[in-house]
Amino acid sequence: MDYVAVRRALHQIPELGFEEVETQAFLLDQIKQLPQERVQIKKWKTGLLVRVAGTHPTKVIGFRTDIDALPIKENTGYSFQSKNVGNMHACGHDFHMTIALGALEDVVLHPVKEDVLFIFQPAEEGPGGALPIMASSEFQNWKPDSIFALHVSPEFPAGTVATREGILFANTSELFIDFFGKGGHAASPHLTHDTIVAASHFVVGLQTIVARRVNPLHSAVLTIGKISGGTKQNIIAEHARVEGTIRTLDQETMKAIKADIERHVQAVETAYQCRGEIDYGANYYQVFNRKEYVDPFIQFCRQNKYPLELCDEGMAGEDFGYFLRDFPGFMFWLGVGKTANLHSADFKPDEAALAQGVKVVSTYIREGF
Ligand SMILES: CC(=O)N[C@@H](CCC[C@H](N)C(=O)O)C(=O)O
Repeated sequence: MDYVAVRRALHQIPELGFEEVETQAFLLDQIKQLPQERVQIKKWKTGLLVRVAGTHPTKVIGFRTDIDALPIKENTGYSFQSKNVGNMHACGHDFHMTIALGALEDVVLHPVKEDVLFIFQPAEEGPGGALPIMASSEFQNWKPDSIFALHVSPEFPAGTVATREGILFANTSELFIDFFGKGGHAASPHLTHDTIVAASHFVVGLQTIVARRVNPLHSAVLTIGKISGGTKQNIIAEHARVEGTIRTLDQETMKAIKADIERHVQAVETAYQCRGEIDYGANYYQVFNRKEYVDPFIQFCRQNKYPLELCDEGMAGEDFGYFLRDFPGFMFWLGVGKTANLHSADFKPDEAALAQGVKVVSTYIREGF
């Protein structure tokens, strides 16, 4: 398989969560080109479950990749940039899928002892595909005994594995707040209850939660990524919407922040005579690498002299945390060299990491479990 060509083809067809129709068709086409004797495929919504029979199986090893993209207008200047203008693989899921396909090809062409389940999971960026795919009968009938996954990172040199024992990705909660007030003429604010002003004060007030309410020793992030409201510059808006995300390294801090947000909404309702509605959207469970499962992988990387860094925890989220809550396994970062950050329009990961990713994943499937 030409990993670079596959990655570039996937890069051109980014699709949002649960809309990965072209992506699913592309993945199926790639998988169907392999010898099929050992391969079984099940579709689940826009995702896929692919089981490869082992030679003398005693268990099932799982490898999960996410397949969705982000609503970002690409600015990479690539000759192979997104054909779905407005969507982009800016979180590296084109890399993740290519590495999964490469490892799948490896275990099909060079059979391994155990059965291997490749999970091509939709909607990691939201609303979250992990929980529903785990609950599906397709997955339940093929449940793995252990599972692992990777995520690309521009923080590490291309091909470097970075991981740690303990928490790797944060607990996350989406945050959507709608303010409803009374619209009217821009010249008569006293006859209205302006939701733009209410939302603005709310966003500024929120900044005190992490700064003043959270124990400085308990990390947290509260980011507002989008504000919308109003219809025209000379009409006072009867509706404004604030959208963001909460990140913490423990569940207690998440609960405390939500309680504080609710107090801020109540305060704004009182002060600005608006009504606020909170929706916490998708919540992701932390990615936690238990020592007994990640340590053997760290040792394996050392023995094989794969570039390895023991990294810090981070505030990104990953719904793979749900798999690790319920199954033995671990997750790691795969360096893609210095480039713009994940979720940036000019994210350009180093394709040299693809072959190394395939090598690490397929060799660990073969020798590590
Ligand atoms: C690796 C990464 O960037 N993951 C996403 C996960 C999205 C979580 C959810 N939709 C939210 O925004 O809270 C991230 O933003 O960390």
